[in-house]
Amino acid sequence: MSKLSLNTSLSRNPETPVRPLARRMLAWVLLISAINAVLATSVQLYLDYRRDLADLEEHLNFVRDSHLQGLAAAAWNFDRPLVEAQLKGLVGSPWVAAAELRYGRTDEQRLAIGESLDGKEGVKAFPLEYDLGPRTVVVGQLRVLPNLALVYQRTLDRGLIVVLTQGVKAFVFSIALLWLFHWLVTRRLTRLSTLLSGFSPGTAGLLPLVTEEDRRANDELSVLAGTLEDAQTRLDAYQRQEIALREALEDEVARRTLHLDQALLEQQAIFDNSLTGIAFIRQRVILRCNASFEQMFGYGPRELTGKSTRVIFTSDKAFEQEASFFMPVLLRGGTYVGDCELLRKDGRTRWFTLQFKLLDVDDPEQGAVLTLHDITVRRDAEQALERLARLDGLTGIANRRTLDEALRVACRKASRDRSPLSVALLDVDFFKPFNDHYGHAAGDTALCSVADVLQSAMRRPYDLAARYGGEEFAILLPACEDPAPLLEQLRQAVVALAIPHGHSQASTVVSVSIGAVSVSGTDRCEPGDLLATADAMLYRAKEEGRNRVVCQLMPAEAA
Ligand SMILES: Nc1nc2c(ncn2[C@@H]2O[C@H](COP(=O)(O)OP(=O)(O)OP(=O)(O)O)[C@@H](O)[C@H]2O)c(=O)[nH]1
Repeated sequence: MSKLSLNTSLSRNPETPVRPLARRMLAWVLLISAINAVLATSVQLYLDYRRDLADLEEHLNFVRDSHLQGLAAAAWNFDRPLVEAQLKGLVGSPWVAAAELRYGRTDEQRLAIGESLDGKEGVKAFPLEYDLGPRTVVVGQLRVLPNLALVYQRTLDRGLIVVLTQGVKAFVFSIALLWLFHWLVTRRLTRLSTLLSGFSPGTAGLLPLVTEEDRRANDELSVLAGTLEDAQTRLDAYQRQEIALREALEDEVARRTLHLDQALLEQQAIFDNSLTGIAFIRQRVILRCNASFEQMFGYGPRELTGKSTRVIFTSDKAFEQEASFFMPVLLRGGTYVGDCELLRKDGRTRWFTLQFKLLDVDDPEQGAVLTLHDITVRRDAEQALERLARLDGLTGIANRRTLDEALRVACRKASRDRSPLSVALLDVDFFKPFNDHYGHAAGDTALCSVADVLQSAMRRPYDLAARYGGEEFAILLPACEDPAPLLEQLRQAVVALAIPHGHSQASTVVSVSIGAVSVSGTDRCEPGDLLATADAMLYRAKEEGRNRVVCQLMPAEAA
């Protein structure tokens, strides 16, 4: 029974390590914090830088306002120490990197404090004007190099401080956020995931996915846990239902399989032990047959398997003829039943009733089942009975019933064709005295001998010698216009038997009297008329002394 598993391995590759949500969140928080810090710091530093520049400008203005008068006076008076003292005072300010006083046009006419100003950028120049009252005299020029390095250093220091503080702040904030995220989200998600990984619907109990904390929090994760718990309940119920159904189905399949196995066993037993020969045929080839089938034809086990059905037919013609009989019946969906003479392995033939039926009439390629019953014994018995019914029990030649049938047929043919037909009646002369004197058994023997003579004289297929009754015989000779010669031969043949008859007035041996009639060219040939006429001729033969033949050629109208 398969279990439905919620293991995450079903939905992802277990080889792939889990990327913690918190780490990704930390990366994003750090990125956003960094961008924020860079933007805020840049703005702040830029503002501070501008403010420092403004302070520098303001200080330089202050220098101009506060020192220019004193310097101009010191320069007018050529008070070098005072000028130097004042320039040193200027350079002592952190905002001024260097200062020089030019009092002439040449480079030598200057007094510099600090580094040289030549070629420097940002040098501020102030004219030194000395007020003489009525006029103002320019006594030189004050040149001041602002301390921009200080501005840059202060900006850099501030930047470093801001970066450090922002970084620490972002780090602490991220850690706190991470912990919070873990506590509020990741921890609960992990718990849900761990619980669900052990969920096995339909077999184990339901897992408590909603905790007391979820109920208190009542947040989205609580809703998720509740939803999962509902899904778990439905899935579990569905799985239990499916398991029950599957178990019922398996029971049913097992039960039916058992029945099927039993039925197959029974069918196999029937197949193996049936006295009926059974074979499965496809494309005229024996696919499988039972032992009876093989034995019926004298083959060993499985010797017929794979062979053409032709082997059990006496000839190609018989094979094709039988097929032409049963194929139309089979293709109509019917069962062909017929008697057929089939060939054994040893060359002898036997008679069978065969039944043939397609397994699936809509798909003849599936083949057919052939069942055979050996009817040879029954058929022989029937033929023996038939023979007995048609033959005389004592003499073995045709009996009166056979004679009557043959005479009817012969009369119909003679009437239809206007062909000749002769009928003769024979009577053993003085047979009562023979019986009385020699005994009934000797009489029987004599009758058999006479019958043999008559039978052996019948040469053509439709000639018939029959016992008419008692010691009387009849002979039917179709297509014979004048039977007299043959009948005379018969009479002589009986005499030639030389059966002693001491109480006959006709001869010293057993003899016969024969009356015959012959018709030709008539369309009204009646058995009764012929027999009556033959009997009349027989009577005449007796009247005339017996042991003779009296024959009448009967005109058509008289018959
Ligand atoms: N042994 C024997 N005798 C038979 C059989 N059927 C009839 N008979 C006898 O044949 C005799 C016929 O006698 P009848 O009818 O008087 O004729 P018949 O003695 O031959 O005299 P005719 O015919 O006038 O020459 C009877 O005695 C019958 O018993 C038979 O199957 N076996």
